[in-house]
Amino acid sequence: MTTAIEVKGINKQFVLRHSRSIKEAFVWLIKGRKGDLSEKFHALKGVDLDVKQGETVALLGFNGSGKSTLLKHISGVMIPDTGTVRTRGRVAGLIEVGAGFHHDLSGRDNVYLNGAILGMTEDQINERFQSIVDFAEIGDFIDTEVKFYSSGMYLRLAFSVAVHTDPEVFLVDEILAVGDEPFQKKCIAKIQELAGQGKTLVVVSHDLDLVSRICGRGVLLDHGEIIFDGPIHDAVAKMRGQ
Ligand SMILES: Nc1ncnc2c1ncn2[C@@H]1O[C@H](COP(=O)(O)OP(=O)(O)OP(=O)(O)O)[C@@H](O)[C@H]1O
Repeated sequence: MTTAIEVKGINKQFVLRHSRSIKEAFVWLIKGRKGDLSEKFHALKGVDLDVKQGETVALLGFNGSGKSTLLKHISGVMIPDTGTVRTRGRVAGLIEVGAGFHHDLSGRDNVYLNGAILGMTEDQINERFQSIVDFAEIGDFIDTEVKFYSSGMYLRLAFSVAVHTDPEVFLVDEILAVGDEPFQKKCIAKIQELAGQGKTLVVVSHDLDLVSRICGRGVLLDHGEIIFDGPIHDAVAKMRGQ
């Protein structure tokens, strides 16, 4: 089977504290600038992950375990300090609601902007425009500037554009949480449809029942390390401490 996502030994550290007192900086200077003045946090520690085409994977773990950071590396919005990430085919990600949207533009203009960013041509967007608006169900608001949208409306339009790009690899972070129940159901049905078409899916969620329904594989992260990788039901049982 073809590999869709290949993550090899990635490490990511974040700077937690930039500022230091003058005294600390002075001591650091007279000691010959030894060590690092800023405090670092190791968010991903040598993570390896291989996802085959058509696999549906849930990234699970407690708050701060590194799930979103890993997903951002797969989508390419973050670059690892060391290690490599490779993806095959068109990747569409719903990582942060409204990311890639320009606040002062209308929904319509943002469909074109976001669609282009995600790799669609103008003709493809023209062709799919009505379907994008219909799926989002935001009606006349399509010509309103998106800064006046509610977070649910942002999600509707962003999700709709992303699924209409016909991605090979679809990445979804917890964002479905801001949609109302009918729209969530519609998104889940769409995600299941994509999975049924053999698309690769990586989902970050705390909703264990939901991921059990849409994913086949569960990857459990703990303090930036993968501690379990296997069938979703085993991963969920582990999360629940069973
Ligand atoms: N840009 C950043 N700068 C500093 N620290 C960050 C940054 N992004 C993430 N972190 C830290 O990295 C750790 C992992 O964050 P991440 O968002 O990946 O966790 P998560 O598993 O998705 O958590 P949650 O379930 O709360 O969404 C957290 O401790 C977070 O504070």
